[in-house]
Amino acid sequence: MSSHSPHSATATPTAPAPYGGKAIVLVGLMGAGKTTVGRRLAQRLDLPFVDADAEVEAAAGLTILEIFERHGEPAFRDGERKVIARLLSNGPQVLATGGGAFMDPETRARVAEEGISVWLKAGLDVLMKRVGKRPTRPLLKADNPRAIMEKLMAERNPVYAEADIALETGEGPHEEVVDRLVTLLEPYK
Ligand SMILES: Nc1ncnc2c1ncn2[C@@H]1O[C@H](COP(=O)(O)OP(=O)(O)O)[C@@H](O)[C@H]1O
Ligand SMILES: O=C(O)C1=C[C@@H](OP(=O)(O)O)[C@@H](O)[C@H](O)C1
Ligand SMILES: [Mg+2]
Repeated sequence: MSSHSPHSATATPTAPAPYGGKAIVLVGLMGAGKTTVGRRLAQRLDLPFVDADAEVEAAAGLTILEIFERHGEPAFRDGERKVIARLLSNGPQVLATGGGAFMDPETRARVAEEGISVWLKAGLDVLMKRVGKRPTRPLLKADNPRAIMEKLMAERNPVYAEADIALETGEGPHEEVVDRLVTLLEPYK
């Protein structure tokens, strides 16, 4: 008598889904590197990459700036919440959120359930230098963007701190952040 179960000859062995089938979800302030580090991390891990802002733009047929100007921030937040809920159901992937997304309690609960959250951190000077490169962020279209960023840091950092993993980024290159992140993600594999 065979020691195998009757189905063992025909069953196709399936590799376990990476990261327990969860999405790796990048959170943190504008300029933290969620979009650009996220894309590189996905390449490294051979996972799909998706950026929530880009998905919101595609769904609306408008840029983030246009959505804020024409429909206001609350409408953007509604769209963002729906888009992220949809994306999270897609399983293993790297998902870069927009900086405000994790402030939404529903989104935080979904990310806790379906994702591994990573807070990309950086100091005020570094963030300001990075966001200065492109004028695409409506919240910083103001007389004193530095003061706004400082206020957002005070409001949001305690919430970002709920993420599973926190990683400080500085003047170093993207790939250095990716290297460290791959190591920090090892236990979740
Ligand atoms: N670790 C890093 N090293 C160098 N430049 C970075 C790093 N992280 C982000 N940047 C740069 O900062 C800018 C903002 O990055 P981005 O990924 O769009 O941030 P986020 O999506 O978090 O707002 C981009 O020009 C990006 O190339
Ligand atoms: O912090 C925020 O509230 C926002 C961050 C932006 O994304 P990035 O964090 O990728 O810049 C974008 O979603 C929107 O401008 C609002
Ligand atoms: Mg981004």
